[in-house]
Amino acid sequence: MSISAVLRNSRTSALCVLVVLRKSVRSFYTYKMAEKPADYLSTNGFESKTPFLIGVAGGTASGKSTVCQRIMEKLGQQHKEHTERRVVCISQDSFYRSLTAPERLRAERGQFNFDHPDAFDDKKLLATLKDILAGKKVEIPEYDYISNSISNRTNTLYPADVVLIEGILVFYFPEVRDLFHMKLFVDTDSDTRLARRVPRDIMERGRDLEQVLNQYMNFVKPAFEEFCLPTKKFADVIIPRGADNLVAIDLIVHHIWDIIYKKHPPRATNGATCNGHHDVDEANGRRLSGSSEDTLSR
Ligand SMILES: Nc1ncnc2c1ncn2[C@@H]1O[C@H](COP(=O)(O)OP(=O)(O)O)[C@@H](O)[C@H]1O
Ligand SMILES: O=c1ccn([C@@H]2O[C@H](COP(=O)(O)O)[C@@H](O)[C@H]2O)c(=O)[nH]1
Repeated sequence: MSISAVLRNSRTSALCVLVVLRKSVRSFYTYKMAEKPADYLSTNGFESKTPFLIGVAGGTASGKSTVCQRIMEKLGQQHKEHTERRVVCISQDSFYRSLTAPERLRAERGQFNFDHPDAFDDKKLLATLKDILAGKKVEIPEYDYISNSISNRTNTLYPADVVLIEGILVFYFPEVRDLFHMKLFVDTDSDTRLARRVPRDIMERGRDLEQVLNQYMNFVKPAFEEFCLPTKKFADVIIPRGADNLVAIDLIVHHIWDIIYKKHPPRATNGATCNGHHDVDEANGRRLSGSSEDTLSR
């Protein structure tokens, strides 16, 4: 049975995702950390100043951004000041490369392939992710889908415990892929994705129906099959139905929260027991208010 089929059953899925999560962290200990000197490691298996980097891939309009938003909401991060956030999210779209003049003309006519790996500046993406992993503050450009180019505006990404990066091809480039401590693939069927992409591109990205359908048939669909779908095999966790899959999202949230908890162990004062989770989990209430062992060993 495929992992997707298993995930459809919510009871089994709880166990299944937990097993995969545990395996993913275990393999992270073994493969990534084996190469590093012992004093580089913290007790929980990754260097304490290094953020836990999570890649979120999937086809266009599969719900990658929505899944990331749900994770941020459940961790109570959405309304925090940017400087205060422990979990942050960026998009691979911020790393589209600048187009040449002839390419710009083709893009205006809907004849440029934004779904091909060559459309991205993978070197810049790699360098930025390395800076993030080194605990540096970085500037992330905003992408403008109307002008098909990086805008002048940037958002400052402050060092955080967990960094999510979502995009159609985040698992495509091997050097980028190898940086992720955890890889999620949002698996939503293509009819649903097209049905979501059409209104989104018309309402938010300044397109008309004909442009959206032509681009989809000429570039988006073939490139998904050739470049994005084959990267599903690299995922540690596959999330069928995207943001509708509350069980998978909850399990991922628990895992992330566990990572934060281990990086910032609770400080018990006056002999009192402290579960240490309140500041991270304003939004998720009781479910995340137990200790990490309580939530993950169940
Ligand atoms: N589970 C869902 N149910 C209904 N609409 C959704 C769902 N997930 C995403 N959408 C909508 O579909 C569109 C694409 O979702 P988004 O998360 O931006 O996808 P992606 O980041 O993969 O391109 C958005 O308009 C979003 O609001
Ligand atoms: O100028 C552009 C840049 C990108 N696109 C399309 O965007 C999607 C990727 O974004 P998702 O949020 O994952 O859908 C990709 O399929 C490109 O076709 C664009 O149309 N124009």
